[in-house]
Amino acid sequence: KGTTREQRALKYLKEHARQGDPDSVLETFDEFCRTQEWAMNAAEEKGDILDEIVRELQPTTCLELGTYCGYSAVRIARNLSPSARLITIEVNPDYAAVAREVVKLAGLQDKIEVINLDSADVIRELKTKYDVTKLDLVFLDHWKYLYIRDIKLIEEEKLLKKGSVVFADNVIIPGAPGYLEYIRGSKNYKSTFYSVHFEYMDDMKDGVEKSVYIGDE
Ligand SMILES: Nc1ncnc2c1ncn2CCCCCNC(=O)c1cc(-c2ccc(F)cc2)cc(O)c1O
Ligand SMILES: [Mg+2]
Repeated sequence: KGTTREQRALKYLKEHARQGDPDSVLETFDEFCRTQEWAMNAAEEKGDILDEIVRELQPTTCLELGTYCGYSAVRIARNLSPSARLITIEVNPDYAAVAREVVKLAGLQDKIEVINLDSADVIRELKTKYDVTKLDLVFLDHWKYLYIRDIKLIEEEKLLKKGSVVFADNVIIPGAPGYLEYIRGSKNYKSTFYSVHFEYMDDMKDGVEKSVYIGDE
């Protein structure tokens, strides 16, 4: 019975990272991806931009779509203020299970809630079931063809306010053409494209898109 890549990554983190130290968990995960096995973490240049956004915005309520192993959830939460929190949604039960362990290893279980459901089902219940009024930061990193469905749902639910930031990974590889066309064509957002290296690959380029909501509340 073989293990999955995600289980091997978790094992490596448990053996090499310092319990309760988010920075150590991220550094160790990066080391694993550079030396053992590649994994689809929003790391390196992508992570640096994410850090910058969180430090500048100081968001209170964050939503991440596509947790995977929890790398970006830890990256976001380590820079959050004491009362701030991150809700991260992962439809894949195996990924969600690993992510919960990674979040615990980082000591961030009080700031991060990992939900193992489909993003659309959770977005519709954020106000009623998850006690959310507005989202200050949204990070899109799940299936690329779903970015446009979910940003439209988030707008429909009136979850954004002036200044809310929507940050999207992989707009070049694998690509999210429909999303880019939508968000760049919308008068409710001011978007900026950043050309970055693909995670852990020095000879591949990807792109991330930062969009600030300027529309009506
Ligand atoms: N409706 C929902 N709600 C929540 N989670 C949900 C969902 N629906 C699905 N998921 C679960 C996420 C599935 C993974 C999404 N990420 C990706 O697919 C992804 C892939 C690459 C990649 C690129 C080139 C390659 F050659 C190989 C891999 C890089 C990345 O940075 C990525 O983020
Ligand atoms: Mg990604």
